[in-house]
Amino acid sequence: MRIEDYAMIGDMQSAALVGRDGSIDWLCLPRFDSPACFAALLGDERNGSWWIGPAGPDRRLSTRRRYRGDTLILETEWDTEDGTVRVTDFMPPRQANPDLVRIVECLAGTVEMATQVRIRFDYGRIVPWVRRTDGLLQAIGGPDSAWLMSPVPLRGGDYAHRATFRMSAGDRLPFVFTWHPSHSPSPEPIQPFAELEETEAMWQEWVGRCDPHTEPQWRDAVVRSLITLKALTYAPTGGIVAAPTTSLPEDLGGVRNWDYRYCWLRDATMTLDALLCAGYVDEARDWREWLLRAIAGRPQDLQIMYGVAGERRLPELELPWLEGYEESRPVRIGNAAVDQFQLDIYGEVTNCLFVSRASGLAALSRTWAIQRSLMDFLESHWDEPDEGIWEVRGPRRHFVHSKVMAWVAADRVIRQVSHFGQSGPVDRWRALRDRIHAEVLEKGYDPVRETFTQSYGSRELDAALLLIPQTGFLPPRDPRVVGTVTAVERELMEEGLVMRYPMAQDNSVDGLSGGEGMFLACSFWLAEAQAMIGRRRDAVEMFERLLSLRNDVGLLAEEYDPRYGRLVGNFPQAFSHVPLIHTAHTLSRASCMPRYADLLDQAPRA
Ligand SMILES: OC[C@H]1O[C@H](O[C@H]2O[C@H](CO)[C@@H](O)[C@H](O)[C@H]2O)[C@H](O)[C@@H](O)[C@@H]1O
Repeated sequence: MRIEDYAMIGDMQSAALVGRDGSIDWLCLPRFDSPACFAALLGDERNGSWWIGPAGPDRRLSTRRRYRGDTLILETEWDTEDGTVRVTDFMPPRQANPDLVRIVECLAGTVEMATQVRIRFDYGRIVPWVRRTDGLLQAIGGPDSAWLMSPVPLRGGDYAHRATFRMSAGDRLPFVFTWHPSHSPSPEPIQPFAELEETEAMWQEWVGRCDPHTEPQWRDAVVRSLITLKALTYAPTGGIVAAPTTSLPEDLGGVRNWDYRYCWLRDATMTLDALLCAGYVDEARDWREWLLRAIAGRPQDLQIMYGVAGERRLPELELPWLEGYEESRPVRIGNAAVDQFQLDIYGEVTNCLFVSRASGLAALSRTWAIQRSLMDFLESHWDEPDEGIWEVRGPRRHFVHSKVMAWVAADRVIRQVSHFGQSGPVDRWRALRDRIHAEVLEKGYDPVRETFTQSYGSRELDAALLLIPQTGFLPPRDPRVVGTVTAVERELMEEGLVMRYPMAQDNSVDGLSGGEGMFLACSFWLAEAQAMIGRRRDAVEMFERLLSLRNDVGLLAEEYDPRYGRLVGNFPQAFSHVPLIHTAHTLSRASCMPRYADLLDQAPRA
């Protein structure tokens, strides 16, 4: 199944991927980063999956699916020669245990339906002990237990459980899958139909609070992206994961397979910025609390990513029993980038805290204390090479984007002083800000080619440079910004999309073998930069092209590979949906100024 053939359902603690064929091929419980109990996505059905659909594939005529209105409730419908059926999939907001509900409904005619379930704990490795009683399947394996309440009798055989059942128009049958720790008492049964109503009401209420600030033709794309970002937040802590999957390949059949079920400071701050644009301040408050807990301690111990509850150790391991999505090996869990030095996060965190404050979030003395200690650290480390926004696994470099973001860190704490009356060594910070600015212009800009470069002294370009006009480092229409946009268009575009950086033959920059698709955020950044430099028509064209790459339910993966015409990389990916929201927002404003320019003007003064 192609990546775009999946849709996501979730309960803001974990998420499942449901295939267009009615098969749930990915589900980690109880958290986003827990071992999967359905892992067919990265292997085959023997690694765990749960399928429901019309029996007899030869009798199926067509399939369609959609989210029910502005919710995360998925409806898949099949027309068959005998009638029409619908499966409604959702995960109710978490109560005592995680539940996944599938309601099968016959809309017309009489249809023979079938289901097959294989529960495999520990990422598809453990075949559990299974007990069957009336209407109930109980699976146990190590720490995990799962219950499947089935309205039809399931038969066991060949390490799977199956049923076929006939439904007539008007029939509705609910299946409920519930996970719980194997040592704890049996879960209380839930009321699936009541849960459906409550889940729908919850999403409608959440979306009802949003102000998408966008032109009507982009409203649905923006709202779907906002729902997707909300689904990637881990409700108990306020942490935000980059994606609910691991190891969906950036290069089909290749080695660029990473685990994204963690909270990157970069991805999360960008996500919050997008949520704040739509008026969601509560999420920013929760994330700020998460941040304060996660990074508590010495500034030199700051990490670029954490677990959803702020865990620090995320060791990268390979799972050799999984053959990988379309044989893209290795399948990895954990992420070795956790130990990298990435300078840009200092700018992203201080910017996010500034924007949150400017959006009405109350001041907290602890937040300011943390920013001051981050600045103390930055003052003596900003001039060191780092791994940069792309988390390269090659040698550290003086990445220009990283230095610009160090400038952002200094700029935003200075603004916290001037706008909100915070106190700090502002003269020292001003001197630092000026020094970084001068150094970037001297060492990171190529006056002959009229472009900023990937790193000091390099001839390469980097799509992250397209973020410069959003930061305020230079005005959007400065010739050096305009020249960079033109150079990126000239050197980093292929098939109408932007690549992150050129793939060197020797992989000297990222240190990895193989190529990759087009990292979608980069093309959104180009559209936004084009808008800001006054090329609205080009920006709209690029934006519309990107919207056309979403799958049928409005979701984007990390990348798109024009060689195959397919989405690639982890899915759905916050880093792609965030700039979709930002670009729609920028294009919908009368004047395409950087977001922060508006915010600064509107910010309440101390
Ligand atoms: O390119 C190698 C790196 O790829 C991953 O990083 C990418 O995803 C992150 C999460 O969305 C994002 O913050 C980063 O900018 C991207 O480059 C992977 O997580 C890294 O381990 C890997 O080194």
